[in-house]
Amino acid sequence: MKKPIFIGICGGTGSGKTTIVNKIYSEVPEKSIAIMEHDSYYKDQSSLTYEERCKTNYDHPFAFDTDLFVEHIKVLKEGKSINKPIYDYGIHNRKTETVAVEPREIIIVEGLLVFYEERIRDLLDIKIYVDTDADIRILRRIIRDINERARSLDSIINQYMNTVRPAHEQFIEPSKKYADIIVTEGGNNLVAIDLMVTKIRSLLNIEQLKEQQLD
Ligand SMILES: Nc1ncnc2c1ncn2[C@@H]1O[C@H](COP(=O)(O)OP(=O)(O)O)[C@@H](O)[C@H]1O
Ligand SMILES: O=c1ccn([C@@H]2O[C@H](COP(=O)(O)O)[C@@H](O)[C@H]2O)c(=O)[nH]1
Repeated sequence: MKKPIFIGICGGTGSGKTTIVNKIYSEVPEKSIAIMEHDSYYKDQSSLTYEERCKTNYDHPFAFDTDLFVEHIKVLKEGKSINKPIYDYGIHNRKTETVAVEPREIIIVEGLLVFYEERIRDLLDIKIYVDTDADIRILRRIIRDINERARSLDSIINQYMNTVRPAHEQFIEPSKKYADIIVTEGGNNLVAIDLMVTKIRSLLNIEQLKEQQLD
């Protein structure tokens, strides 16, 4: 297999990154694509109590084990598998289990800080920033975090004002300048998703043609 093509998808919380990645994933052959979420690499916090873990700033670069994330991306680039951690937002901690990720022709690298972190950014071939207004993002986050991440409205508002919003302004928004493409609105931007899927399919065909020529 040729070296994979790495596509970075970055954007603020609630911008629609995960939704876009899921839609792309459902439109291309399963065996051609792997997903690497930076969120899966939040640091292991097993030494802290739940109350202590609630106080962590999850929007700061320090919260992530970026060394391991970069190491795993490089392993995939070399055509080998990795064991990706599984993160549980409900308990603010990694699970003990991991999930095997096989090397694929296309690897999507998704997260809040994947353009801010130079070490990650430098590994990306295509960089897409999902740009959604802050009012829309917080509304989406409220609904999602109450329904899917076991949060109360009070905790979402406190976290947003204390850490999420400042980190967005300090780290995420300025990293937009590194994007090759800016996609508005997130998961319902069907034109943008279609363009991304078309590009990925064309990259896959090109890779297959190259391999056939080598055979
Ligand atoms: N364009 C959209 N319109 C309405 N809701 C959306 C849209 N894109 C995403 N969502 C919803 O907003 C929430 C946050 O989206 P998600 O993809 O998890 O964002 P992110 O991964 O960037 O935090 C999810 O519940 C998702 O279903
Ligand atoms: O234990 C955790 C880990 C993360 N968060 C919050 O999640 C978002 C990142 O996820 P998105 O899907 O990009 O929204 C980040 O803003 C953290 O604040 C958390 O609350 N608890």
